[in-house]
Amino acid sequence: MNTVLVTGGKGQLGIELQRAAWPAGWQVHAIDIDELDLTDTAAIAAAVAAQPYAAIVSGGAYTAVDKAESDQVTAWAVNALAPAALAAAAKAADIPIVQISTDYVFDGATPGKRRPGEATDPRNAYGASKLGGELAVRTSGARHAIVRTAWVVSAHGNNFVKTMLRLAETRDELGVVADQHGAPTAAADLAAGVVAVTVALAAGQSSGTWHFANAGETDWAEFARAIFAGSAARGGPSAQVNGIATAEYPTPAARPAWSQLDTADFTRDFHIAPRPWQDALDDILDELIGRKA
Ligand SMILES: NC(=O)C1=CN([C@@H]2O[C@H](COP(=O)(O)OP(=O)(O)OC[C@H]3O[C@@H](n4cnc5c(N)ncnc54)[C@H](OP(=O)(O)O)[C@@H]3O)[C@@H](O)[C@H]2O)C=CC1
Ligand SMILES: Cc1cn([C@H]2C[C@H](O)[C@@H](COP(=O)(O)OP(=O)(O)O[C@H]3O[C@@H](C)C(=O)[C@@H](O)[C@H]3O)O2)c(=O)[nH]c1=O
Ligand SMILES: [Mg+2]
Repeated sequence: MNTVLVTGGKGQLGIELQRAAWPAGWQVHAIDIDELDLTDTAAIAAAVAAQPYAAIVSGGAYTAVDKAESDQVTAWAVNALAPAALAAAAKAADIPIVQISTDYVFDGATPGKRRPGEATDPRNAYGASKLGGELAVRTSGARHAIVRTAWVVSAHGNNFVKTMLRLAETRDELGVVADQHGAPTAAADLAAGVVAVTVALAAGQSSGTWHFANAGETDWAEFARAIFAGSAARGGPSAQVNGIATAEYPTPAARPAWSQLDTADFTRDFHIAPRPWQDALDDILDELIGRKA
């Protein structure tokens, strides 16, 4: 049996990796902070050495983007040092590692889809710490894949879909930024992609960096309107969305204006063409609220 060690097991991706269809002969051992604190690098080495894993998926992360601005040391510990320790342990065990990263490694200052090889220049502490993790994995000597994704949503954990539905329970109108552009990504779709990457790496796929996001593009305000249209059609909560400028929604962390990721290399190498984000959103709303009447 090929067992994959997954960190961030209670997070959005970790949950979907446990529900995902792995090929016969593959299983997931998902762990979270209760079993392994990623700020404890010695414990990471011991955890990887504890049993003969076939691969590691490094999905655990400090994902509170605004909080990271005032807690940079913890963000770097979880997002950079932990991947460094996981990659060193992967190298020692001669197994591949899949590091999950983010659109926030780019400055996103200009429109257009970012390709994996483009220059990075994070605008916030979360993005900087995630880039630190990428660099550590890339230079570790372990066979690796860095998979950058964006705007991850699901029926579980903390994400924009759940935040919007929660706010609509008590508010009739919401101001949502209309000048940050990207594509939402269902954690389930990302998980299917990560399965393909992990199996390919184990079969000899060479190291590299790829982008995975659902197809299409939107902005947060338009995404919120789609969430509420889908929710209302299912008898769930909705609110009116007023598109606002980023300057009208001040946050501790700066965020990129243009976050679209170019997934062409992913499709070429792993033979998965991401579906439109609207279809992925439908599945999430079906799970959260129920099917349309
Ligand atoms: N969510 C998004 O929009 C995006 C995410 N990504 C990346 O994708 C990956 C998966 O993200 P997602 O599933 O959404 O993230 P989540 O925040 O849902 O899950 C991350 C998990 O890591 C855990 N974790 C945090 N700190 C530690 C620690 N010290 N020790 C052990 N575990 C810890 C979290 O626990 P707890 O909840 O208790 O903190 C959580 O269960 C991450 O690498 C993230 O950076 C990339 C782009 C977009
Ligand atoms: C709740 C709310 C948010 N917003 C804005 C803030 C922000 O610019 C945008 C999205 O809010 P979020 O809190 O989901 O944003 P954020 O946590 O920055 O989302 C990011 O998370 C990390 C982990 C990633 O890697 C990124 O890909 C991205 O998904 O919407 C509003 O304009 N109005 C609101 O009422
Ligand atoms: Mg968030």
